[in-house]
Amino acid sequence: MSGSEVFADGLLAGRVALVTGGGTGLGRATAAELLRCGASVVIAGRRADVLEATVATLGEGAGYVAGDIRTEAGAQAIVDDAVSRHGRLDILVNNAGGQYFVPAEGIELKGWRAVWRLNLGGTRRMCEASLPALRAAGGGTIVNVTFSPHNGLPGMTHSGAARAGVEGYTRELAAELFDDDIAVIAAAAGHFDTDALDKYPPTVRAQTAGGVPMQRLGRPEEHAWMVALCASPLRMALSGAVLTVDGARDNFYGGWPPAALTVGEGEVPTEERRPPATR
Ligand SMILES: CCCCCCCCC/C=C/C(=O)SCCNC(=O)CCNC(=O)[C@H](O)C(C)(C)COP(=O)(O)OP(=O)(O)OC[C@H]1O[C@@H](n2cnc3c(N)ncnc32)[C@H](O)[C@@H]1OP(=O)(O)O
Ligand SMILES: NC(=O)C1=CN([C@@H]2O[C@H](COP(=O)(O)OP(=O)(O)OC[C@H]3O[C@@H](n4cnc5c(N)ncnc54)[C@H](OP(=O)(O)O)[C@@H]3O)[C@@H](O)[C@H]2O)C=CC1
Repeated sequence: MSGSEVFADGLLAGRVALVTGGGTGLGRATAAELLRCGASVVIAGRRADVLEATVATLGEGAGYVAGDIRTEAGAQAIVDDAVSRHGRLDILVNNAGGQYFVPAEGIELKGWRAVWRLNLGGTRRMCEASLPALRAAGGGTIVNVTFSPHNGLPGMTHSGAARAGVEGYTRELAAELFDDDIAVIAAAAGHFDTDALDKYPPTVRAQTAGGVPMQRLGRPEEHAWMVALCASPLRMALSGAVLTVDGARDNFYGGWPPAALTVGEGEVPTEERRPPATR
């Protein structure tokens, strides 16, 4: 595998990373970037065939373990596999997650719980299962992937609430782990171009790029660079932070100029200056 476009060769040499949901989309891109930075990487997910196919494309240094992060035993088995394979664990990327699209009042209690169990519960279980190994390695990094719920995501109330929970969990855990030299950072993704978006209703999918001020979807490698940065020597200074990579989506909803602010042929008016005497 060739080197990183962003980071120095060998940035993560000798480190071992575990990426949940590493068989697809953002997790796959993250695994590839961590490998480029010199780490050994174990990817995890429920479908062995998907993981196996991804490992074949990732090449040397990559391995997989099939398992389910929603149970304590599942999370523990995933961590144990990574540690027994490489003898240590330095980086945990809690990337597995997701939800389904339905307006708030249509969310059944069972579905609400399923989304929480995966996103907040799975993240917590993986953190708890990994902490002994991270401590044994003398410190490390946990990156909790969320989506940015700061301005709400229509149709995803269950997940917005669960991801806000992940942010709170991240901040508190970070404070408790400073003395162990373990950084805990939330990576809040905006809208990224992965196959997972295909499952959303076509009308929802069609406007996702238009809802980003940057006016395009994020590229998986852009997200992966942020995760690699979180594992870099900057990690402790970032611990407890929520890093948002979203093409400015958190700032307002739409491209420039905002349609409601334009006059004439699309110009954005400017405010009258005060007369010099009152300035
Ligand atoms: C601005 C906007 C731009 C939006 C467009 C841009 C979005 C970008 C932001 C975010 C993007 C991403 O996260 S993309 C990543 C997406 N990836 C994923 O979602 C993959 C992981 N997701 C999942 O595994 C599932 O969605 C999830 C429900 C969370 C977990 O599955 P489980 O197997 O635990 O649960 P299931 O058994 O399937 O379902 C449990 C219950 O959940 C409910 N349920 C499940 N699917 C349902 C559905 N489609 N419709 C209704 N209800 C459903 C039912 O009550 C189910 O019970 P029964 O009725 O008894 O069956
Ligand atoms: N794409 C986007 O725009 C955004 C994505 N995100 C988040 O980023 C992460 C990756 O998203 P993306 O790559 O797009 O989507 P994917 O649906 O491709 O990724 C989800 C991954 O999680 C794995 N997974 C799901 N449930 C479990 C489980 N119970 N145990 C173990 N693994 C599981 C899936 O594999 P398997 O089914 O085999 O278990 C899959 O590889 C998710 O948390 C997503 O919500 C956040 C913001 C935006």
